[in-house]
Amino acid sequence: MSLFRVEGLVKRFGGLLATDHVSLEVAPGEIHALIGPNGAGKTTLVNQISGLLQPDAGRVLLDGLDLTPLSMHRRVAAGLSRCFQVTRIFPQQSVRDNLLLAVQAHTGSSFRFLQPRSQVRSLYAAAEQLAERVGLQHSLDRTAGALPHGAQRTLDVALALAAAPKLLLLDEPMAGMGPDESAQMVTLIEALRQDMAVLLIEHDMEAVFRLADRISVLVYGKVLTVGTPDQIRNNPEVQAVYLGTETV
Ligand SMILES: Nc1ncnc2c1ncn2[C@@H]1O[C@H](COP(=O)(O)OP(=O)(O)OP(=O)(O)O)[C@@H](O)[C@H]1O
Repeated sequence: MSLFRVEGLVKRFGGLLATDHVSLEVAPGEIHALIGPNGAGKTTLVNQISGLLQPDAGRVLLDGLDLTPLSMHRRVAAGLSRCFQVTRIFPQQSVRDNLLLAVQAHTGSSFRFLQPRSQVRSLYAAAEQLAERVGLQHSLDRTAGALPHGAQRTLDVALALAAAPKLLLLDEPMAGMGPDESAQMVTLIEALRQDMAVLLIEHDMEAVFRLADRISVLVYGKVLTVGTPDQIRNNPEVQAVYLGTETV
């Protein structure tokens, strides 16, 4: 039984078929990686999944619900959360305030004057729990924009977790990270699978092979093949696609 399904998605840019009848499935608790050479159509596909782009044909389903007609905001409420490569962090605010805003956005409450104290306390507790979950509990009072790059990416993941997603969409979470930061992010993603499925778009093949249960390979907008890390590593077609660009 799949938790998340993309069915026959098509996106054209003029004469270019950027998404060519793509179908894929993610099972509950699965870490599913999407890889492909530059220009394969990963970003275009992810944008249709998150709702930033409307497909020309096909459907996106989460837990039996057709997300295709829904706005990005409604998709998040339905259980699909996406990391935005740091762009949604408020850099001047503290880590705590960033988390509080995210928690508040998803509980529908607000910091109104005369708000019951118990409600404010529970928002703070939820923000602190999120920080602990991603290992930022000692950085709560730091200004978000002053954190090292890896910690900012981690904060971005925490902001996505505030929505309690069923499926977390991670778009190149290791981009720009050093080996230590990447290793920490791998550990964090690995721990998330207890609570959600993950669709991971990542160029760092070492991370992909360590994390993924299954990998879909996208080439020229089409799914070339789907398989376990071992199947993908040993697939001659995949090796040919990557020859001279990246090592699989
Ligand atoms: N808005 C657009 N208008 C026209 N063509 C586009 C648009 N967005 C993407 N494309 C084209 O669609 C194809 C797929 O691009 P996309 O960015 O989705 O690939 P990608 O796999 O994410 O690449 P990368 O790994 O380099 O980010 C490319 O040929 C790109 O030039």
